Amino acid sequence: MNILLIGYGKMGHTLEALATARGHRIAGIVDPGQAEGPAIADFTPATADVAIEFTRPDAAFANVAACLRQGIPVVCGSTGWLGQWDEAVALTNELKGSLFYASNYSVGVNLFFHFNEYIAAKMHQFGGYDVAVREIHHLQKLDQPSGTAVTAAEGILAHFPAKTSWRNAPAQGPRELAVLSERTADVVGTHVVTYTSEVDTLELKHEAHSRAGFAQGALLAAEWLPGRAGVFGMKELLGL
Ligand SMILES: NC(=O)C1=CN([C@@H]2O[C@H](COP(=O)(O)OP(=O)(O)OC[C@H]3O[C@@H](n4cnc5c(N)ncnc54)[C@H](O)[C@@H]3O)[C@@H](O)[C@H]2O)C=CC1
Ligand SMILES: O=C(O)C1=N[C@H](C(=O)O)C[C@H](O)C1
Repeated sequence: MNILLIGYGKMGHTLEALATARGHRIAGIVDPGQAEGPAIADFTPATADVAIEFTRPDAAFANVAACLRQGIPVVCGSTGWLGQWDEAVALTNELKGSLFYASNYSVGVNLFFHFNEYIAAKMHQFGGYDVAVREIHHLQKLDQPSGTAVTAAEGILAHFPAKTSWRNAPAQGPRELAVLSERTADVVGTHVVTYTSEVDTLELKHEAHSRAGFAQGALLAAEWLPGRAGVFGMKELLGL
C-alpha cells in the first residue's frame, strides 16, 4: 500500500520503519518540521491508499478533515482532540469517507479495555470497592489525562453505576471516578485501574515497553480500512 504519514515525530518514525518492513511504500510525509515538505492537499486516492495521522491535539481534526476532503481513508491516533469528534463523524458521513480512530492502537491495551469493562461489571455486582484510574507518561506528552485513560474511565462508568462522572484529580465524592496523571521521563505509557476495599486491592495494569505495539495496531487498521466507508475503531478491527 501507499501510506501517507501525517506527523513525523516519535510515532511517525516508528510507523515508517514498521510500514516499510511490512512491504508498504511511504507515499509522503506531512509535518511542519519537514523543510518544503508536501501538504495533505498534494495527495489523492491515486497517490495515497490511506493516511496515518499521529500529530498533536490541536492539529488532528484539521488533518482528519483534509484527508476526508481529499477522499483518502484516514487512521488517526492523535489524542486530546475529541471535543471535535462529533464534527469529524458528521464530516465522514457527509463525504462518505473512511475514518478509523483509537485512543490506543496496541492490541494489549484493547484487551485491557475489554477486561476493564468486564471487571467493572463484576466489581459492581459484588460491591464494597472503590475504583480509580492512573496513567503515567513521558514528559513530552501534551494532553492530560491520556486518551487511553479517558477510554478506560468511560468503560468503568458504563459498567459500574456507583460512579457517575470522572475527574482528572482526586475524587471529590464517592460518585466521582479519579483519573490521576503522572509525568515521568521516558515512560512510554502505563495505565492502571485499581479497586480497593477495606480488606484488599485488585489491579488491572498495562505497561507499554516501546511504541512498537501502537504502530503495529495502527498499521493493521491502515491495511483494513480502505474500501470501508464510515467510522471505525479497534472493537470492529479486533472483533472484541
Ligand atoms: N492512539 C495511540 O495508540 C497513540 C497515540 N499517540 C498520540 O499521537 C500523537 C503523536 O504522538 P508522538 O508521535 O509521540 O508525538 P511527537 O511530538 O513525537 O510527534 C508529533 C509530530 O507531529 C508534528 N506535527 C505538529 N503539527 C502538525 C501538523 N499540523 N501536521 C502534521 N504534523 C504535525 C510535529 O512536528 C511532530 O513531528 C499524540 O497526540 C499522542 O498522544 C501516541 C502514541 C500512541
Ligand atoms: O502520548 C503518548 O505517548 C501516548 N498517547 C496515547 C494516549 O494518550 O493514551 C496512547 C499511549 O498511551 C501513548
